[in-house]
Amino acid sequence: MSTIYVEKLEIYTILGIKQEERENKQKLLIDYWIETDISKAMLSDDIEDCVNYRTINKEILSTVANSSFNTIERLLGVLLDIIMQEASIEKATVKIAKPGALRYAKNVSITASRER
Ligand SMILES: Nc1nc2c(c(=O)[nH]1)N=C([C@H](O)[C@H](O)COP(=O)(O)OP(=O)(O)OP(=O)(O)O)CN2
Repeated sequence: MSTIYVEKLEIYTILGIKQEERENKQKLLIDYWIETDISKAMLSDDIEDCVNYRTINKEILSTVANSSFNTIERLLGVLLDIIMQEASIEKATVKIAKPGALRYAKNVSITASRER
């Protein structure tokens, strides 16, 4: 098994329970890890044999940008659903960070995984 890692995807959206967070978009930093068997792609050099991270990334970008959930947990569930739609993915992990959302903290994040 190999890992595709997309690091610190920066997206502005509505996410949170506070009045201010319902009214103003805030920056999220999203990391995700995709575990998949790349042995065929390592021989074929054919994108059709790969998990195309470009396709998944575009769906994540548009879903997050157009969402307005209350909790990080709900958004994690939606993003794991998107990634696990691809049958060749064995496991996915997503981390969502809200820098500056928690008073006196530099960052707050939650990480969740789903396995087939
Ligand atoms: N498990 C979760 N807990 C909280 C979430 C969440 O998504 N999952 N979200 C929030 C708020 O939306 C926000 O991120 C933090 O708000 P708050 O706790 O009010 O943070 P402050 O530091 O600004 O608190 P003050 O009391 O206003 O100082 C909360 N929890």
